[in-house]
Amino acid sequence: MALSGDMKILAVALTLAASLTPVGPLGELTGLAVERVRVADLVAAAKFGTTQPIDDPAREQVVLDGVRARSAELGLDPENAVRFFRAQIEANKLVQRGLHARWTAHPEEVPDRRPDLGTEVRPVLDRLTTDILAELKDTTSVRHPSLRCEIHATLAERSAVVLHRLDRLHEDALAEAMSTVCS
Ligand SMILES: C=C(O[C@@H]1C=C(C(=O)O)C=C[C@H]1O)C(=O)O
Repeated sequence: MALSGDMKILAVALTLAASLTPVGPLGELTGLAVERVRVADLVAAAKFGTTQPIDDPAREQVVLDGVRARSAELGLDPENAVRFFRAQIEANKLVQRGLHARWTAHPEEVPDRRPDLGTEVRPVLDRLTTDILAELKDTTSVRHPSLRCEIHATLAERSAVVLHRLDRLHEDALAEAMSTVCS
């Protein structure tokens, strides 16, 4: 089907928006936090209708132990990095709980396919851990507790919501994920 002129412009705008990074020095980090809260949809789909609980303290410990060890190697403050990742984990669980509630109320919205948590989903989160740690390193000088940092964080977050057209659940999760960024 041929697209009308307006539709073509819309298609180009959407393609551009999808490839854009949230604004400012915290843009890349915020973009990675967005990716992580989006992967939570896959985690939720992997667990929904199974006995696998949303909260998995053993897996969280593995993630946080890895963060602590690699922060030290990178010259990052391990406790600061762990605090940031605890927020990523809370954000992820917020999305999982929200989607499970939604799918329980609206079974017709349950995804058709259940991804495999161990082989398909956690490896994506592990890759994001590496990328987020590198960004934490790159943004160390911006992330001191200051009004400047809070302004950059707000701008990056607001632009991410628009660029990625986040719904309310993912917007709330992103706010949680970024809650400790200036510290
Ligand atoms: C993502 C998962 O669900 C929860 C969130 C985690 C995370 O964000 O890294 C880790 C463990 C779980 O408490 C998972 O089980 O892998």
